[in-house]
Amino acid sequence: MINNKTNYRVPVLTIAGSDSSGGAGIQADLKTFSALKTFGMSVITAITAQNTRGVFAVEEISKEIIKKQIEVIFEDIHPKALKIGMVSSPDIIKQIADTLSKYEVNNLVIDPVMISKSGYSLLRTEAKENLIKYLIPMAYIITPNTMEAEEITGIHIENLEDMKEAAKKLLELGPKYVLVKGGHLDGDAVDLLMGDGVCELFESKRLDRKNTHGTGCTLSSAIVTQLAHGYDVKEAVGNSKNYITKAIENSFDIGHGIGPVHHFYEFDKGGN
Ligand SMILES: Nc1ncnc2c1ncn2[C@@H]1O[C@H](COP(=O)(O)OP(=O)(O)O)[C@@H](O)[C@H]1O
Ligand SMILES: Cc1ncc(COP(=O)(O)OP(=O)(O)O)c(N)n1
Repeated sequence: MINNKTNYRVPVLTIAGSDSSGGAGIQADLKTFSALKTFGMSVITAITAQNTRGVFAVEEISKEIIKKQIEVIFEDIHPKALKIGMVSSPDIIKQIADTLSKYEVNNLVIDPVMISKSGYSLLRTEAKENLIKYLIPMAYIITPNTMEAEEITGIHIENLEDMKEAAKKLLELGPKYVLVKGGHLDGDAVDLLMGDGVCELFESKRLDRKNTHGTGCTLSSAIVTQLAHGYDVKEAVGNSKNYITKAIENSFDIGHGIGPVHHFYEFDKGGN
């Protein structure tokens, strides 16, 4: 389905928070990395006590150990692509930016995670400034949903024209590309990719599914894998949109709230 460039040794990294229920955060990222045939690594920034009903507590990891995790990974297994998800505090953000700046960072995908579907704030209010100042300018592509794009740009988003206006403003912050995800608007699920001469829509029918926990994490991780496999940005986003659409189509009930999307593990009898 997604590609045939099978090389399970392609190293990719997620810098994000842990979701104890396994549907979003680090856990969704690693499942996506494996499903899309890459070697996933992780730097954990925060632990959330979370299930399908919501987020109940968050404990941030110390910035010293976050720094150390990044250093030891980059000095041993240089990731071909990486993502940043939940980063929660101004200090953590600054630490990540400073530490990454010591290395050659390729294909950085930033999912500016702010609020979970259940309404819990995963980014402290005072952290937004550092996210904009230090991390977003380092990104190859950022993947905000419409609420996150509104929060960063101040532009109210109700339709595609608003998404375009917000995308232009987001590009002024320094990333090479912006993918504004339209998952929270009415009608079809339309995402807008903009940057470097590209302005393209990625569309799918809106699927009537309850279980959409972790859609944003899954999409951004899929993009990481496709960039790592050598696809250009349009192919990477297109393949990843196909992946998330199938993952939502096959999402399932587990727990009592909003369940997870499904990652397509296939038993591979041979290969490398
Ligand atoms: N009900 C749905 N049907 C089809 N695609 C969806 C649906 N909800 C979200 N998507 C897609 O899932 C991806 C993640 O989007 P979104 O849910 O908006 O992100 P986030 O989890 O960050 O809020 C996007 O490609 C979006 O278009
Ligand atoms: C630890 C952690 N990180 C990110 C999220 C948000 O994930 P997302 O993919 O946007 O999915 P929803 O939570 O909005 O369903 C999270 N919940 N936890």
